[in-house]
Amino acid sequence: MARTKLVAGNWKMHGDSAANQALLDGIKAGAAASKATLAVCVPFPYLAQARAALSGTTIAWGAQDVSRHAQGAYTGEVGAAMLNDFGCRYAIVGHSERRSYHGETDEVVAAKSDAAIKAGLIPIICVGETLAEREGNITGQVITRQLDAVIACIGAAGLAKSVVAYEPVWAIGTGKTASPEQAQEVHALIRARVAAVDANVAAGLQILYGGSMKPNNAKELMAQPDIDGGLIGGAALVPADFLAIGAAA
Ligand SMILES: O=C[C@H](O)COP(=O)(O)O
Repeated sequence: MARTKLVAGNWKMHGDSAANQALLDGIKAGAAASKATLAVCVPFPYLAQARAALSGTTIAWGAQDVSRHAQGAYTGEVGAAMLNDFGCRYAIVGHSERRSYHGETDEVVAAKSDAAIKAGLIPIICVGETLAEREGNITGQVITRQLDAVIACIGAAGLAKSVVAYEPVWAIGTGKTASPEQAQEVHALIRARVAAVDANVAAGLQILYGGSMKPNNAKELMAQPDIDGGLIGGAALVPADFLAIGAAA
């Protein structure tokens, strides 16, 4: 099954109204040259700004997190239906910064994925190992554990409506990128694990790489057979860099 490429920017906790507008305008101006679908995942307060800027374009927008709860007395949480209300197509779930700074377990990540799908959003489900885990030769075990929790919750039917992102924690914001071979090895493992549940879903699943993807390494990474795009942090804040990654897909 032919898979299309997706290049999604994760702005993390950066920006303000003026800077965002310049960024959105810059991305819009060059989006036609992108070979990948482009998306930006912005901080919650700027979803309306993203919607206003990107409606009617080919660029999608989304959030960086979502509550596992549908609605109710959950102060500070933002529900999937609310994201839908703002036109989001995507919600990142289980980013390693959420897992490590906010104690999100594999089960919470799975429940958030489920909540997103139930509201019609596409979760970008992040998995990845720490440096200690890689050096301890348990990368495969960690990725499998993270993925299996999601599979147990949403099943193949849910994965058919999801995107997975492999983000080695040691490569995030460090300038150290997984080599194309290292990344491909884990992407192939993810696809094989999903294939054990449903081969068709696995064949169609978009698996993004994230972790210091930049214009100078994007092409080689995305040329790997199981790498279907990127989840971009730092380079997503510079229109020329983000667009160059989209053009390299
Ligand atoms: O979600 C994006 C990743 O954490 C990658 O961030 P980075 O490109 O700054 O390394």
